[in-house]
Amino acid sequence: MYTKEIEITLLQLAKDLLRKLQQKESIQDLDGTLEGLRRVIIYNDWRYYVQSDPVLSDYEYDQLFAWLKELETANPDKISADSPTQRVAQGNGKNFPTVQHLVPMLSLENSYNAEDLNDWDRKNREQSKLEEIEYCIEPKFDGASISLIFENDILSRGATRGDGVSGEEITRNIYQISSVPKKADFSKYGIQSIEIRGEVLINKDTFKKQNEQRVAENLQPLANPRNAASGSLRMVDPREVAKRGLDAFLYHMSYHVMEPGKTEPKEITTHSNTLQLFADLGFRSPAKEMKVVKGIQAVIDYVLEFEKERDNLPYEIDGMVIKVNDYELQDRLGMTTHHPRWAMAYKFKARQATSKLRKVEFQVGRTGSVTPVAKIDPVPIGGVTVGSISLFNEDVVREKDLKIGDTVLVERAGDVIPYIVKSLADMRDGSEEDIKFPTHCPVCNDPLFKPEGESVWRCVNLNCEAQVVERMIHFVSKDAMDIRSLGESNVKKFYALGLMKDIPGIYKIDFAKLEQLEGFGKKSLTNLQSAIEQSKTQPLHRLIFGLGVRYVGETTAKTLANACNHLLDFKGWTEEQLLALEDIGPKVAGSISQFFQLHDNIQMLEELESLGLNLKSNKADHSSGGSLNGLNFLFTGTLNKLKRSDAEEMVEQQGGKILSGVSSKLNFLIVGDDAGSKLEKAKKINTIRILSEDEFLQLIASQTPVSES
Ligand SMILES: NC(=O)c1ccc[n+]([C@@H]2O[C@H](COP(=O)([O-])OP(=O)(O)OC[C@H]3O[C@@H](n4cnc5c(N)ncnc54)[C@H](O)[C@@H]3O)[C@@H](O)[C@H]2O)c1
Ligand SMILES: [Zn+2]
Repeated sequence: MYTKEIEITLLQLAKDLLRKLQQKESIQDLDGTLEGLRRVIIYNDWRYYVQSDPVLSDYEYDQLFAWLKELETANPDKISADSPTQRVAQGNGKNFPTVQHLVPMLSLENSYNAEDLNDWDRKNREQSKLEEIEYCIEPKFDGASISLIFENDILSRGATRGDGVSGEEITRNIYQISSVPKKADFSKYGIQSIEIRGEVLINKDTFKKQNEQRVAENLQPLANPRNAASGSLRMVDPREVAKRGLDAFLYHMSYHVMEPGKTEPKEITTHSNTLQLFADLGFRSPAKEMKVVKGIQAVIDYVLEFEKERDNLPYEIDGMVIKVNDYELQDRLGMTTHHPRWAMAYKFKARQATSKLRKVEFQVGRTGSVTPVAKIDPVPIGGVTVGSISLFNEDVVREKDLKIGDTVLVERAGDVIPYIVKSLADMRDGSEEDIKFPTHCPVCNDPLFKPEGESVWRCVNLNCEAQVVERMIHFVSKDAMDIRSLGESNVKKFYALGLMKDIPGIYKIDFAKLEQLEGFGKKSLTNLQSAIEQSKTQPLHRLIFGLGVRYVGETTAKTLANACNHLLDFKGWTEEQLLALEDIGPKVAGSISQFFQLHDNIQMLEELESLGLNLKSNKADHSSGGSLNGLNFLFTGTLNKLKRSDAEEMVEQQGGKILSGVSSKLNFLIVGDDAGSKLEKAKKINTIRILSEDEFLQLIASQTPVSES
């Protein structure tokens, strides 16, 4: 579609336009500017919607789009029908057949503050001649939109938004989303066929896990769950799609046909009723999150209140959508070719900022990887101050063309670690300097190596102080052995003083010597001692994770802990045996097998055991009684007594597994308050046992073996 040369020209053009906008340059050539803006926006739409790999930040894109709109409003005679302001962006790729939407799938108009919302409400009231309007407010899910057609209760077609008029037919990929029912009882309401719309997304924790894996390999993480979701949805191989853990919220009915002789039920007279209907039929819809209010002030209050909850939600949202609740009124208000007039997006504050790159430091990690870390002038983004940002590896620095002294665009989306989107090269004044990569380890001065095909430089000296210290810090960290009183600074301090020289050293600290140190009271020493003592009984998977074997994250650590009776069993395992375990590929298997072949590592493990640490699998501990081995669990709704993560850990400690959705593989569904579609779905599968929180606690407490019922 675009050649490399054209792409480069268009990027250059985008940057020129942004510079002109920033410097408020007066426009010499209006036609040229309009034409440039349109070409740039159309190109970036393609990068964003078709490639799922934007090159501009949303913030920059939005600035260009707003500029085009402003120029067109001032010069209405210059509006062309193919302008991006007049239609939905082209979003069809080549991998799927194109299908027509029954009703156009539009974009939304954006608002950013109370004033915008008041304006919109005023227009609505003027047009409808009503004094007060009923609105339904719901989250604006940050994913990729889909359209689903159900005929005679059966999901017959799934499609992407595409260019709004036609989209890509991705039915087989939709089948991979476990929260989308393939059959739903619309006929119970007299509905023969229906088109419904929603958003496919990736939950934050799934996204985080996928990114952790990337970071563990020193790859730059994916920018946000949205790009991940839209990319995953449009993969050619449905089996790959199934692995991405996609989820979907359905939030709109666009079209329906009643069965002959049937009249419309009240469920489809207002938007909020429809959302409830979706939930009742087993879809995930924002029925719980939505709020129906009268008048715009209540809308403003709710969006501001909801924004505070943004980070507590399991999925990403980038704002709220406000819809006129009554369908008849929606019809009267109508739509433009770009968006419906009866809906409005309220966008939350951008989580981006610009800052200056002051210097780059090189940190040596526990596996010897040398990571460049950017030090920027601290800026507040989304409630935290960001001053230090990992640049992952040399390739990232090269690709982003970073220089010391550059102005950089920084993003921090939700829980995602902050990252540098790009340098604003146009703002250079010639004083910027290249970033120089060290040839020797900044800590032990050994020469650095970079294996063929990798982008990470490494110090391969196993006794490199930086690595030894980082391994200990990782070992005591929260998700590993969780020795809280022995944080990063104490590890560094004790190591420097020669009180602790390696991981077994943690369990051999001479407390008499510690007592003579300044700054350690009796109480804090007792606490430290008992925290160290307690860590000895941590479950095996935490110890395995704590060892910091390359590529072994928390999930793999659990797999390994469940696969052995004793950690040293792995001494005798071949790579083939490891490969047979779930989710362990050749790279991971190679790394594990290498770890257990090193004499020093075996000696360390033996020493840890003799110091009293638990190297036995909890699976083995529970083999007689109370074991949940082979049983699958899922939690839904809000638990009152337990934190969800603690409850899940209780299951896993007894050998049970947590599934991500309801299927016939599920044995127990534990139901908290406000349980939704999962419960409905589980009720239809009679092999699933449904338990309350109390019943679950009894099950965990009971010592008798549980069998599959
Ligand atoms: N960085 C780039 O190069 C680039 C390029 C193109 C677009 N963008 C970004 O995308 C935005 C425009 O994208 P868009 O046209 O998809 O609009 P949008 O994302 O601003 O809003 C419209 C979309 O919101 C979604 N949505 C989520 N929850 C919804 C709900 N409850 N009800 C109704 N709709 C809901 C729907 O998918 C709908 O299509 C721009 O503002 C920009 O930030 C960025
Ligand atoms: Zn070193």
